[in-house]
Amino acid sequence: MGQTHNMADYDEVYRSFRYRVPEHYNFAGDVIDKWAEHPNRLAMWWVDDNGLEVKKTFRELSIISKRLANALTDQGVKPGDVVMLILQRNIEWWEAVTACIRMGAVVAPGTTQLTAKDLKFRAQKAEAVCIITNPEVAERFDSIADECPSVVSRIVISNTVEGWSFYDDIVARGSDVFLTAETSSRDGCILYFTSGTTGLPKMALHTHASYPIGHFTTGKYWLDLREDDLHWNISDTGWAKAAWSSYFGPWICGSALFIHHTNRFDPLKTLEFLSRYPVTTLCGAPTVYRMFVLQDLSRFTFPNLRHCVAAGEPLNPEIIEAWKTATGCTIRDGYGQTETVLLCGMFPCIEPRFGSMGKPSPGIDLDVIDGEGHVVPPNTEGDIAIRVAPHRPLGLFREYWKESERTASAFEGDWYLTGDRAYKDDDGYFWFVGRSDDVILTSGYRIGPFEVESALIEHPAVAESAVVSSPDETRGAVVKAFVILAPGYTGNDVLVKELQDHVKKVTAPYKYPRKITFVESLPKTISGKIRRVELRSMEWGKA
Ligand SMILES: Nc1ncnc2c1ncn2[C@@H]1O[C@H](COP(=O)(O)OP(=O)(O)OP(=O)(O)O)[C@@H](O)[C@H]1O
Repeated sequence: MGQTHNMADYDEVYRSFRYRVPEHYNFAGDVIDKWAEHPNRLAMWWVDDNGLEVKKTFRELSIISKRLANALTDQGVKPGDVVMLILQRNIEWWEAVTACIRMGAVVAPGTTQLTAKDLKFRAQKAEAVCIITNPEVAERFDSIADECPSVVSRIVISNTVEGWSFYDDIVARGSDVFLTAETSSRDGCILYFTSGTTGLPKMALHTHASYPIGHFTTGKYWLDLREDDLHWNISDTGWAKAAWSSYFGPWICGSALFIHHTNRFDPLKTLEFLSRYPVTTLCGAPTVYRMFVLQDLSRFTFPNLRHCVAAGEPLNPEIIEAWKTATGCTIRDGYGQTETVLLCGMFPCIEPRFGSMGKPSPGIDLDVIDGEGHVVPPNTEGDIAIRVAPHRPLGLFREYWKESERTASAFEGDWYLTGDRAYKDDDGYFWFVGRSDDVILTSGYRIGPFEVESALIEHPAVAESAVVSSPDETRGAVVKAFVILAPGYTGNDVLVKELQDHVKKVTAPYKYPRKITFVESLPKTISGKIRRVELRSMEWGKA
């Protein structure tokens, strides 16, 4: 109540917003070092499962990143070289990203869950020159190192490993005097592999401007951050969401990060930390909130929490409702891709509509179009696209690196195509329907899986579900739901019928799942997204 937001009037900001992009920009020099002018400004508050707590200021981060930039240079890393950064939420991750940016190397983060085969795929594809990782991944990497001759520098944190440089040693030896590279706003800065929800991961390359400046809107308007905030983003450092919400977004605004370093996500422990530490803003995947609301939330209070957001997957209205009842906070959805900054969001000043992704981000001309590139009328489903002519928006990636054909195929006429389907309502709110490939065609109808999944999860027996098409002799295809049951429920024919009736009641009856299978788990990407493609292939006998 009485909260003033960074964006007071959506229409006014959207209309007047313009980015100013300088010829040269370097986030380490232009942002981190500016905050570092204040000796005690907090950059991160880090805790681990063993009770260890570390607080780091921007000044400390600035100094260490200079030492590491010198050390990397000594190791033979040059501006433009790719540095694979495969860590958990270790403090070194933030230090290394800053060091790479400072020296003009291209940092390529990845999750520690990558297998030896994944590591080889990435090192080869990116022609990485250096890898910074932990001892477990170092061992995995050693098993394929011979096949990755481009990697000349190997650096390990936490413990020494034979044949690897030890991070602490090289940082201690590095000088803290380093001239920050004068990087062009068009140069490559950060390289992310996409989640691989639909196929093999793609390498999306961002410049020193597209993410580092483009995430201004993500941090200031959607995360609504200020200098006195303590922001917690519960996401693995290997995915673009970390750059959005654990690096550029918050640090543009001068907020401090809260970081919980842990081997596995435990909803109860996370809720306990959220209650114990003065976290003001929270960002998590919808899956995280889905797990939260299955806990007994009445056990906790969150005295400092003022703003919650989710992104990465569709956010079911049911979850927003349950979280709001428990905490008073409305989860504000945000939509975007590895390839982009926030494209649209339920910005805090907008009246929320549960189940909608909100309105386009300032600086992004986002719309819903038909197959010919024409904007479709409100309440008509189409492709979500970004207008790129006459102006290409800043927050869009430069390219799929080394894949010019693939890059070209993402653009059509004046548009960049996201590959997602949605409709806009009469007031310009976007409503997600599904990924283009996930939309189900049955008896002449088009059905988005998200709406059916959201209807299912409103039933108390359903913890999570995934909806895909399944072959049917008469109809060609029908809707099929894979359902994980909430504790205490047993799957049987009676429940199947009950769930079908429930969906018929809460959504248009033709959308109800004619087939339902109860499962213990759903196939997911390592980042936790449901891989409907796998279920669909299984159904259609292509697995
Ligand atoms: N708020 C949201 N609501 C619905 N879907 C979302 C939302 N945010 C992101 N998404 C989905 O996630 C996609 C972006 O995810 P990401 O860039 O991690 O790669 P991916 O598409 O999952 O993987 P790949 O491109 O490798 O198949 C979007 O295109 C959209 O389908």
